[in-house]
Amino acid sequence: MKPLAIFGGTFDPVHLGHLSVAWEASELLDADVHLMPANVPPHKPPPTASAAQRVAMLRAALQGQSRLTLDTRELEREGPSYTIDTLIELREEQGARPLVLLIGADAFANLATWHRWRELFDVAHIGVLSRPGVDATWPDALEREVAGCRTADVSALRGLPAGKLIELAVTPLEISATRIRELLVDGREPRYLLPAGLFDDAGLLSPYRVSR
Ligand SMILES: Nc1ncnc2c1ncn2[C@@H]1O[C@H](COP(=O)(O)OP(=O)(O)OP(=O)(O)O)[C@@H](O)[C@H]1O
Ligand SMILES: O=C(O)c1ccc[n+]([C@@H]2O[C@H](COP(=O)([O-])O)[C@@H](O)[C@H]2O)c1
Repeated sequence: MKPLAIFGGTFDPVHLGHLSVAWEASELLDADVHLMPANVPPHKPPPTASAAQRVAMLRAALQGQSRLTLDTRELEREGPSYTIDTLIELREEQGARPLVLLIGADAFANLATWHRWRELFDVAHIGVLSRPGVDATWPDALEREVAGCRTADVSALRGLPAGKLIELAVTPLEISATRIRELLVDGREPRYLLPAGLFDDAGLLSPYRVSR
């Protein structure tokens, strides 16, 4: 069965790194990919842009293609956007369909700090996306815990609803939302780090600019 992959993030703002790795994961897994903005990111300071502003940027970014879809379900929940709650809800909706949680290598290295993290494997597979500047080795304790789930075989994910861990080698793009926010505060226009649609409406990037 064609897997459904979920790519959660703060998306403050969504950038070409996010879109490129999500697109390649969709190709590698032959999966539909849903981009899912967190309402309240559990491990980050509050985002600069509001949830509504981040969603408006995602909508503009995703125009003109149908492989990547926006899923705003986490915005309907108050409190920290714990991934386990979202995946349990998705599992109820999707029956036995394979679910793959996509996580960048930097975020994955901290998986053992996530809320009820061991239970994530009961409801989904995890796909770890390579990211430049991030060590390919994981903390020992995490490595030991996930050793039994690892596979290099994409087809292993298609035959099971959950429980496997796969590393996805995607084209390295050293782009981060932090860097983009810094450039925008400096009055710069990071045109080729962001999707073109974000420049079509002058208001979309205004949360990051400072008036001088
Ligand atoms: N360039 C990239 N390559 C691979 N994965 C990425 C890249 N940018 C972000 N990700 C992954 O996308 C998910 C959402 O990331 P997030 O929205 O926090 O963006 P970010 O660029 O890491 O933000 P910030 O710089 O504010 O921390 C995370 O799993 C993160 O690891
Ligand atoms: O569930 C958790 O405890 C948890 C802890 C940290 C991050 N997450 C999720 O991981 C995704 C990426 O987070 P971030 O902070 O790198 O944007 C996003 O969907 C977050 O909700 C989830």
